[in-house]
Amino acid sequence: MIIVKTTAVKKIFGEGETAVQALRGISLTINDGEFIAIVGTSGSGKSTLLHILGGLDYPTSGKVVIYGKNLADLNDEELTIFRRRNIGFVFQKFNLVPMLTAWENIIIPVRLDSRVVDTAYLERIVQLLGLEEKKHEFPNNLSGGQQQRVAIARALATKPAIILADEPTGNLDSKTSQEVLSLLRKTNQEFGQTIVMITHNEEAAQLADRILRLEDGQLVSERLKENDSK
Ligand SMILES: Nc1ncnc2c1ncn2[C@@H]1O[C@H](COP(=O)(O)OP(=O)(O)OP(=O)(O)O)[C@@H](O)[C@H]1O
Repeated sequence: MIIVKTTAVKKIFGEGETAVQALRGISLTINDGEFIAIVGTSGSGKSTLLHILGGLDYPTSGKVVIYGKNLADLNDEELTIFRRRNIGFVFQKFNLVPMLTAWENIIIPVRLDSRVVDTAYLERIVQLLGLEEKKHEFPNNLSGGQQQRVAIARALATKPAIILADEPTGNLDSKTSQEVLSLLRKTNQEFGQTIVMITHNEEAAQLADRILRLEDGQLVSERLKENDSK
């Protein structure tokens, strides 16, 4: 099932002579449960595309449809609710709240949505991400990799259909990066979330089902991972 469809998405920042064409007509589809890596040189438009897919920014023209909903049809409030329900974000900077414990950070989005905390599900995530021993620690007492795992758990907390990750391993050493990536892959396999991840790391991209390459705001190749049977 197609979960995300973009049609001729363009994004221009600024106006006149200083205008930057960050995206020059991106049309793509993403299927339910896919793990997608977005690669490309610095400035090629990766973050802009991810932000537009997540409804954090609007395209200048073109269409983004998620779960059959055209994001342009939603007002700000509807978009905020749509995002909170359907999309989990993971950033390079973990963005944890320092005054809250790991567990409290993880349940923030559930509380914001006034939902009942599904403790069994969250415990499973915590276990899968190897955070049981760290639940009651404050972010400052956690390593970078542990903090990123808490951020991933938080992104998964509302059971969003889609996880958007912008360089999730950008601040981690290579061993920790591998661990975090394989945990992301595991959560994708266990919970079936669709994952769209920006990475500079070709090895990381190889974990994905499909690699999208951006060049100067355009999608230049879309190849399936070698030996992929899907
Ligand atoms: N808010 C903004 N205002 C003006 N220009 C912007 C803005 N955001 C991005 N750009 C420009 O749009 C282009 C694409 O930027 P984007 O951040 O999407 O690239 P990227 O591929 O994610 O790069 P990186 O790998 O360095 O993060 C760049 O030329 C950038 O300078």
